[in-house]
Amino acid sequence: MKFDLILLRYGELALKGKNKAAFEQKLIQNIRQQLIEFEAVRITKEQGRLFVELNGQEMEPVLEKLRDVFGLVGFSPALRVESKLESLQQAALQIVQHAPNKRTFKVISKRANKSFPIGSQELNHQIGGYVLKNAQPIQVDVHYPELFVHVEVRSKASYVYGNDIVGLGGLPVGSSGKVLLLLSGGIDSPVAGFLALKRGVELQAIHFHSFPFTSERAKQKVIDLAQILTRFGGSIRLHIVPFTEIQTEINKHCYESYSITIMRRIMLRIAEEIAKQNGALALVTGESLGQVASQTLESMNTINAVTNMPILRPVVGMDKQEIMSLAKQIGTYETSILPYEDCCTVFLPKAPKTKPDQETAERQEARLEMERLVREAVEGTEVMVLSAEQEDEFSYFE
Ligand SMILES: Nc1ncnc2c1ncn2[C@@H]1O[C@H](COP(=O)(O)OP(=O)(O)OP(=O)(O)O)[C@@H](O)[C@H]1O
Repeated sequence: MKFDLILLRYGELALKGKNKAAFEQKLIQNIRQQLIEFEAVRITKEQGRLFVELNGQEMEPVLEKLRDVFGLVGFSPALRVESKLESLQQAALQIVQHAPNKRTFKVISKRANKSFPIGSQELNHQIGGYVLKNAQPIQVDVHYPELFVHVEVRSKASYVYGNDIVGLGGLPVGSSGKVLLLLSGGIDSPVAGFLALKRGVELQAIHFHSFPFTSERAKQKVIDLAQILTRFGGSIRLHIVPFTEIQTEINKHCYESYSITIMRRIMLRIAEEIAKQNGALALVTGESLGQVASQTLESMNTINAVTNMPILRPVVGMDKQEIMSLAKQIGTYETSILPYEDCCTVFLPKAPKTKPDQETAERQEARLEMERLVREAVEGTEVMVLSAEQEDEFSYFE
């Protein structure tokens, strides 16, 4: 059996008016982008329903791509048939035969076209009866069926489909504005980026790199992580900030116990500047509460004090196990655990202050040429644009 189309389902319930139109438009645009390699495939809209028309294209690779689209709650391979009882019966039988491991089923008919002569209850019986007679041993279970056979009778044509494949949910990327993700080479920040994308933001990323204290491989690891995230986000601008001088200066002039606090404060100043230059309205980090010294509430207060920009921390409510398991699902884990050091680990103080206060941080920072250091780091930032359909060698520097 060859399916004709894939019926798409999105969380339209919470959306109204103008929002709904913009949401749909963005979703269609993102799906088109995701399916760009399949030349025959078309996306169509009919009576408020979105479909992927396969036009002869093999379905499995298309389904694989749809699994990575935010905004899709679910999708179902479907058959489009004439609105005639025999055609509906045959299509339902095909759906059942295509799901060989299912032991029970239930037909759910909907009659959007009220001029169709058979009511939905009667249609359920007639189609269910036909399937029972013609399919391999399978039974009806109206309460907990393993397979739902949906039949939608519409005026132009009817649609018959089985169980939903669960999608990523969330909002279409690009429907909620732009943010800048502070991307380290660790496990948490790529997951934070994924969760930010889930809320519909367009993602840019920034990484602080301290060559030669941190290696080129550490930088490549971050590029690879950003590249993995493009699977869900289309294209990602990655800003790589030269951070060596700043770290050296902090080491030379500031209390060792405050070095992480001050380093983070400077990262935020630079990130805010780059965010503003790029039209991003919030920063995103992989911070969570209480994991490490820099993530106590006191520490967050002292670090945050340098910016008014909202900082989103999508993994704050998750514990490490949950973050790791999501990292595995989205494919960043294996890259994150590669052993190349991050600038934070290289300069890790023996006893970082767990409750740093703002006054001390400011006094320490007064020993640095803050304005120059920030300006030069911003000016020296390297930008890469990574996109989903390109492999690494095609990404380019600006
Ligand atoms: N070199 C860096 N470049 C960009 N952002 C960074 C860098 N180092 C840390 N960050 C940001 O600061 C956050 C907290 O870093 P930290 O090392 O304390 O925590 P973490 O829980 O180990 O996070 P991760 O696993 O993402 O590294 C990171 O999640 C990331 O958002």
